Amino acid sequence: MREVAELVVAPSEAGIASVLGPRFLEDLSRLVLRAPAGRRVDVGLSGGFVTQRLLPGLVGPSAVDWSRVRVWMVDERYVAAGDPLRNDDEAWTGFLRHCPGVELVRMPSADQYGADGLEEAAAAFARTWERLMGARSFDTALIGMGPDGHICSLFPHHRALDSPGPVVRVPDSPKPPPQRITISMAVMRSCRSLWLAAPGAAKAGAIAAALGGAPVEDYPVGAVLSPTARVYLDGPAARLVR
Ligand SMILES: O=C(O)[C@H](O)[C@@H](O)[C@H](O)[C@H](O)COP(=O)(O)O
Repeated sequence: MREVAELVVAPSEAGIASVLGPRFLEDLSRLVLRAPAGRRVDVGLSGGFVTQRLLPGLVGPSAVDWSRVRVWMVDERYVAAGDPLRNDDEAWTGFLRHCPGVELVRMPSADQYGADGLEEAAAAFARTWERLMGARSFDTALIGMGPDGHICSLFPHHRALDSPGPVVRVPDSPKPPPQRITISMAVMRSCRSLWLAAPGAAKAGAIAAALGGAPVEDYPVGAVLSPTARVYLDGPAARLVR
């Protein structure tokens, strides 16, 4: 078994959002209060359920001083800026634009480096990461998980899983679109705290296997299931967890 800080089974997908959402914001406001003066708190966000259905429900007043928060996407689809497939636009439009003073660090886009420019784009983003983060990881991350157990764009049995650097290019993602840039597992393993939201029956097998200790190569999410992780499932997703 992998030990996590918290395993919550909400009655429904909406229940995950309404329980996890306020707890995440409360924790974030505490992190901001404790952060050294002059430093923003670094938050990693994924696409999918988190940006599409969880964050939009949190729009409104909160205790978080967003002017002291810097947000990164943990992975990005390598398409043009403004393409409806971009994770960053979804996060911005659905939530972040309502957070006064927040900073969003966007990953490069295909209109900047060209459709064949993924390698160069990832290298440029690695320099941005080096400048702003150095050897640090996220203070906190709020991410989803795919039905195959992938997190970020770190897919089962993909060579990107073992990348030692903080930023990895993925030219052949099994989930479309194929070209992506992702934060590495090395960084995700060292997040100071991590919130995982995984609703739906399609995720039951992967989360049960990963919690049960299955190899990270088979279910990448297992790499972040540690005592710093909080896991939120709904009934269908939790049905195989023992
Ligand atoms: O760019 C992406 O495709 C997403 O960032 C991806 O990594 C997502 O977070 C997971 O696939 C979970 O997605 P769901 O929460 O929608 O299942």
